[in-house]
Amino acid sequence: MKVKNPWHRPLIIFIAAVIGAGIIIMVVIAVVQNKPLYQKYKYGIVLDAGSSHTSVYIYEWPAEKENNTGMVNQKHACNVKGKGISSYSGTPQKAGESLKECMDEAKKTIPNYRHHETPVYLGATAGMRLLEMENKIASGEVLKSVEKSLQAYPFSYQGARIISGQEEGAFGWITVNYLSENFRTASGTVGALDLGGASTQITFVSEGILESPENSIDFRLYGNDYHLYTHSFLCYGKDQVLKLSLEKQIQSKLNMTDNIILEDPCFHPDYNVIKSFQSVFDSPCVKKVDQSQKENTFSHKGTGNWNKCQEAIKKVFNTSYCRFSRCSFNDVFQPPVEGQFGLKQNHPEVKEKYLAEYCFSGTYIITLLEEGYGFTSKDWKNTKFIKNIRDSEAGWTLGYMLNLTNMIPAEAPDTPLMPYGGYVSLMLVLSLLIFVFLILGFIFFRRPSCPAHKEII
Ligand SMILES: Nc1ccn([C@@H]2O[C@H](COP(=O)(O)OP(=O)(O)OP(=O)(O)O)[C@@H](O)[C@H]2O)c(=O)n1
Ligand SMILES: [Ca+2]
Repeated sequence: MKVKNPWHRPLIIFIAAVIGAGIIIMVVIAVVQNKPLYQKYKYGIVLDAGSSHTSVYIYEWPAEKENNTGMVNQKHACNVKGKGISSYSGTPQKAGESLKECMDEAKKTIPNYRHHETPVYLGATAGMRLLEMENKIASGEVLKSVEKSLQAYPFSYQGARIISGQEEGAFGWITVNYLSENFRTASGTVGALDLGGASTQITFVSEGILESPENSIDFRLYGNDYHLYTHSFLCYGKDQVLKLSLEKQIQSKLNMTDNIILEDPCFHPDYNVIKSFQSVFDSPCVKKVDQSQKENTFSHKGTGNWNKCQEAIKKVFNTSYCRFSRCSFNDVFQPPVEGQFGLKQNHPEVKEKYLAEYCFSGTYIITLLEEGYGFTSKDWKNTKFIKNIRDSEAGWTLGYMLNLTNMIPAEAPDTPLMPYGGYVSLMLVLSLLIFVFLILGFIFFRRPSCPAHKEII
């Protein structure tokens, strides 16, 4: 006779109910956990007041992940119309006014409720360094003017200052390596090269002994120590080197009585422009010309000859003297270049002025790398010309902000074994399994003897 086990039905229903409830709970948790969250962002603004122009960068990062590497992105960039702020030395109030359009754009781009907590920094580079050398009062006036303009906005103003060449190099290096997420991985770092209008920077990790303390900078980032070599060559940006090179050519022709005609191999053969002496001699980078010559002009004619152009450009690097065991040029210590490099380069829409100077720029870049910094054909393979990394510009501004907001901790934060969602799901599955096994065990060991058995006894 077949006897039904009274335990079976309700128990099976109970176990099925528990498993069913478990599955439902898991699905609900998974859905809630993975629902797209309304991400809250924080913002920061950095103005790069370069020698040739000013750019306003807006950065954003998830509010709750401030100290995670690679979290800050460039949200928006605005190029200020006109020249760099140092060009307003004669009319300083215009320096502040020039920022208005881009700062109004920043106000629109950043949500209102974040305005008051959004820091704004302005860092001025080589153009202002040169103006400060030439006329400290004028550079002070220009800085006051941009300060006044920035303070009129609802953001949290954090200062406008001239940053040092060492800072410019180091923060450029931090930007490139932060965006490439090199600080937390074992992949190593890349060196950073930046060619501006008035200065150029080279920065890389060096294993060797750095013979000049002013070129050495140490960082501890995410638990790793970095020993950097950095140098910024004031006057070796593209615009100033062009002045240097023209000055050298003009000086050799100054004793001529006729109009000076400069035949320049670095410009294309159709190029023929009358230029003022003032446009060349208006900079502390070039030797002063006699006051009586200031009003003079010269014809700048292109002849387009790469070899001759390189010969002329080589003359701006002084390699005849070195106090150290080795130098790049102009008596500046530099260890041999090491590792991979990223060179920040502009390549947006081309203005006519830029186009005319491209032969010169291209030849200068190659000559600077090979003759100046000592790159060889082997190093070329390891050099990339970059403008953006993951939609963020590879300049010094991001590194500057990360440093001032303490967003790169010295020590790597301890990370949990697995993400929170994974941990909760795993615990749930394991709890369910234990529960089911407990029930099964209970059934197995506490099973009452079956009634059919009793009858036989
Ligand atoms: N499309 C472009 C944009 C810029 N330039 C030139 O490239 C040089 C460097 O520009 P940039 O990096 O913007 O220089 P700044 O930041 O203004 O100068 P610095 O960093 O020295 O202060 C300048 O001579 C500029 O005239 C160019 O040839 N083509
Ligand atoms: Ca620059």
